[in-house]
Amino acid sequence: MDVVDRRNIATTYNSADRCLEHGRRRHCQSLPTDSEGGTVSESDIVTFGETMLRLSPPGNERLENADEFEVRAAGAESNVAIAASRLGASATWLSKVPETALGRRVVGELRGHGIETDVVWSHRGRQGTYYLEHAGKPRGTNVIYDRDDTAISTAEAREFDIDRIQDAKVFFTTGITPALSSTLRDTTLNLLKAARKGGTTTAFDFNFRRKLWSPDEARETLTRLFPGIDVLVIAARDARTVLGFEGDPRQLAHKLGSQYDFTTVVVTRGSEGAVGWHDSVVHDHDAYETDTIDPIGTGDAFTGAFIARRLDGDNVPTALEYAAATASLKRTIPGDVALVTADEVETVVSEQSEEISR
Ligand SMILES: O=C(O)C(=O)C[C@H](O)[C@H](O)COP(=O)(O)O
Repeated sequence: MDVVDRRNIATTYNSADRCLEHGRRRHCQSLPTDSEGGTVSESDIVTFGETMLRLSPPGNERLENADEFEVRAAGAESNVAIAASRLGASATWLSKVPETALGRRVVGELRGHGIETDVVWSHRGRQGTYYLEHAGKPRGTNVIYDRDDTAISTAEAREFDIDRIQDAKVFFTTGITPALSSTLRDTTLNLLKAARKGGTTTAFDFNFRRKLWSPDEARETLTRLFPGIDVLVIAARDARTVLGFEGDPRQLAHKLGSQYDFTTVVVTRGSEGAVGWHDSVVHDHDAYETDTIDPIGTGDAFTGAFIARRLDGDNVPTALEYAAATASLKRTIPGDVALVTADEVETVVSEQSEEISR
């Protein structure tokens, strides 16, 4: 049986079931408290999605020949939460995780990165993993997913604390989540709707993953979510290959912004930076130069930083600048997660980075 159990995850709800039944917390008889009896903190940003265990051979060893793996927690939505928190936003990651050593490993690692976790522990379903083989051209870095029959694939909106989402300033998820199961397609839609209903800004990274579904399936599902999204982040290549839009990134941002009801559209263009559409104006920012150690998680670092800076009151061009700086720093760090400091980001923005700092 799946249970909502927050006992060992920082917070516990005295009357969780009743709260869930009745929806908004104002219908609950007691306020949620943490294990020390304090009030549950509201987060600036709440994210929802799967976090996998990432297994990668050290260096450039091939998977088929690997004797050992480096193990790290990795998932778009937790990566975004961590990047946002590194830039000063308070962040919570929501998910459904198997009550196993692997599930506990993921949650423990994320908490170690300073974000709050609010997890439905499940006695059914697996912990997703992915195998990563780093390589340069002409092979390129390769990912093998093992995420069938996971605990999160059965997650329904009613299992989560909707108050947390409605009390946050931003709710964030990605196009990866609805790719994982038909249940998660409904859940993603319902959580976005609930966020909107509570006045929470919704942000979404399109994040098309060809190894999870086809462009046609993705287009059909994700465009259905668009009316519930305020801030869309999308790679230029996904706007072209999945949505069938044409033009340069500025034109793509403008077309997406005017065709749908987004308040902000950010189109990322890899090593060439990103453009942001807001109030019918398009702004662009180049990527910063970087020596790449690990490219995975660059997009998530960018998005987390963009959201954090917007929450802090930056306009779109300034938020793009900090997002690009955070993304460039991420590429120098092994693992999915942008373990950067706000000072390092400032240094990149003011273009004072040095090869050796002493
Ligand atoms: O692929 C998935 O399904 C994941 O959730 C984990 C990925 O490692 C991150 O999403 C990284 O994505 P980028 O920031 O675009 O490099």
